[in-house]
Amino acid sequence: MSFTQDVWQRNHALYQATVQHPFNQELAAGTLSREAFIHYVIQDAHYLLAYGRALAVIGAKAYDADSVIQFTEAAKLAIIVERSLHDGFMADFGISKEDFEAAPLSQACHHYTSFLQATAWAESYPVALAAVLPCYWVYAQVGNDIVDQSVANNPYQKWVDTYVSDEFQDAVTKVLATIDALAEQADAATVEKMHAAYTRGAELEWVFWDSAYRCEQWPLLQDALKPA
Ligand SMILES: Cc1ncc(CN)c(N)n1
Repeated sequence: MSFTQDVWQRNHALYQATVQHPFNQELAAGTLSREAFIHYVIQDAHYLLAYGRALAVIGAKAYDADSVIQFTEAAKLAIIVERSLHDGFMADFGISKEDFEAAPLSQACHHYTSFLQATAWAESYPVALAAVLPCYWVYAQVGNDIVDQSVANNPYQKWVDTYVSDEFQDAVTKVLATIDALAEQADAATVEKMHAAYTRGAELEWVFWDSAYRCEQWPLLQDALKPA
């Protein structure tokens, strides 16, 4: 069994919980609250910069010239393509540059981006790639699984279209092939680390959507410090 077949099976329940999360179901139905979507778009714009940086580090660690190109290009595209999606949503949903700049990373976004960057810098190329695989694959699958549910005049249609696009789906297919080839050459301990990195990344995808759905805010430290 290939690494990607195995990792998908091991994380099947987590994927089901992700695609069934009310954020994704309501996004498909067009009923997701504006507030939750705005929270998501702002946090995702923060996320993309860190994700792009992680991909650039993975590109630097890649073993051959084609893979260096694959991941450094991906770093560039993650920022350019998805940022333009966010810029469109920011304009459509009335999010100003100031709103974005004033919004700190949520706890979920901070946790996820710190995990990606720490793994990209500290771990081997195969393990770092496994950590970013959910960023590709979970989005591609969620897009595929909800596209048929998407209602007419869905305010979130552009989001769905981006992740079911041939461009995004092809990039995912290439990453799956790259990681399977790496896993075939890796020793057992590395493959288990790849599994652990994938699962943590996939869990953090769920956490990220859940945090946006709840419009998560940092607890106010000054409140916590107030005498009872
Ligand atoms: C949190 C998150 N994960 C993945 C993707 C898709 N690259 C994204 N835009 N945002």
